[in-house]
Amino acid sequence: GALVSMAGRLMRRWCPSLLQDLHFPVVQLHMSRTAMRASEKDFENAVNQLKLLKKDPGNEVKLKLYALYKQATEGPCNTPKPGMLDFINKTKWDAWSALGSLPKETARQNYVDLVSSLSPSSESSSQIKPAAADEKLPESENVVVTSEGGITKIMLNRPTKRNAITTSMYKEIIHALKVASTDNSTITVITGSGDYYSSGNDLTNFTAVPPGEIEESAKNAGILLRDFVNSFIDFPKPLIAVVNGPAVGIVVTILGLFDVVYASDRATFHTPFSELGQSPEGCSSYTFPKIMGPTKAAEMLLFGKKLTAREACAQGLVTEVFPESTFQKEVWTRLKAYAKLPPNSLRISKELIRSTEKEKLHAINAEECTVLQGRWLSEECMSAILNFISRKSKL
Ligand SMILES: CCCCCC/C=C/C(=O)SCCNC(=O)CCNC(=O)[C@H](O)C(C)(C)COP(=O)(O)OP(=O)(O)OC[C@H]1O[C@@H](n2cnc3c(N)ncnc32)[C@H](O)[C@@H]1OP(=O)(O)O
Repeated sequence: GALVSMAGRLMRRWCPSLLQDLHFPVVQLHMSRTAMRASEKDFENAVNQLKLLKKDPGNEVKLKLYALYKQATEGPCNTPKPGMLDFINKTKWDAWSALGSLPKETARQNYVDLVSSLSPSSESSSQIKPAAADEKLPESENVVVTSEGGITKIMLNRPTKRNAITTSMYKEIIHALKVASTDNSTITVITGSGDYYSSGNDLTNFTAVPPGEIEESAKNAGILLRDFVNSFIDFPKPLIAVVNGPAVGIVVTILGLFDVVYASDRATFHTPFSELGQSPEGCSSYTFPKIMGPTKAAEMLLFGKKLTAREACAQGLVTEVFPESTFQKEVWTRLKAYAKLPPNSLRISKELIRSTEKEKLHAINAEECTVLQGRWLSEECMSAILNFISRKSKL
């Protein structure tokens, strides 16, 4: 078995032309109409979009697309395994079969995501599009990006609103990460300005929606959130959070996708989803139980238990806690040293550590966003947000 799989890998590496039948039109011919449901239009668009790609995405990606397509249209692989000498069909079968029982809808979503990541500038079915690295975004004061000494720093800079993240800030962060992934920096750091790291999602994101557009707006917010979290899942260089103060909601949940988290002893970590009538995001429904065990994760994600920096460190969410008085000096001295390490080695090591989880994280992210989309339309969520806006309650 190992020998055959090694042979398959070698074939993929050295004989790419043998995999030519993984090309797009074949995929499209097999499209089953009955399999199309909720996001069938997106999926169909993605299949068509693929045909317009100018650049061959390579066999690895085509194999992934093939597997996702089969899973999305036919469900889990239950066809007989091709013989060991039928390398091409066996490679395809292996890729499909590796998706296990991934739900059809998630496979469809992942397929759409993958296609859209291949052609950022082409037509997409989503209303809110992720910003491409070469797309010029307006200068922003709320997300300040600087790059120096091998470190790209993305600073949330809206201190009067406790660095709450607006819709345009999500897009700016996606854009900043995209640029940072290919700039000449070695590591990337996210931090906050002022006393707060961030108070999470700006709750007014949900309030300026014209009547009759609530569902559409929830759908768009779900797409934006998915793109936002995906940009953390896929970030290829070491990603470090410098948590300078209290952190709430989405900025806490995505910490499980960072490589290192340094916190001031003034920082706290709070995910008040139940109080807000919402549900976990940022892949925390998977990463938190994995990092801290299911019962500690439940206290945070279900009951909104706020952790001190030291508690978060004891539970593995935070790498190290520093006294507030020396926090900035100690952390940046350390980061400057890390940024001198060989960048390719860091990138390759990160890939080794993270790659086995990526597919799973994308699936979890898609699922969490779908669930949240439903929560945003719930009465529980709407009244919690109205309470915050009208200052009847403060968390
Ligand atoms: C595309 C959509 C994706 C959605 C992703 C899902 C994400 C989920 C989450 O992130 S859930 C978490 C949401 N965040 C909160 O619930 C925090 C709400 N804020 C607070 O509880 C408090 O403001 C505080 C504890 C963070 C700070 O308290 P305090 O120090 O007393 O300051 P103020 O409350 O007076 O706040 C100062 C100023 O900032 C405004 N503000 C603070 N946080 C938010 C926020 N999250 N959204 C909007 N605005 C916020 C607050 O209204 C004050 O404004 P004002 O001075 O009154 O104009």
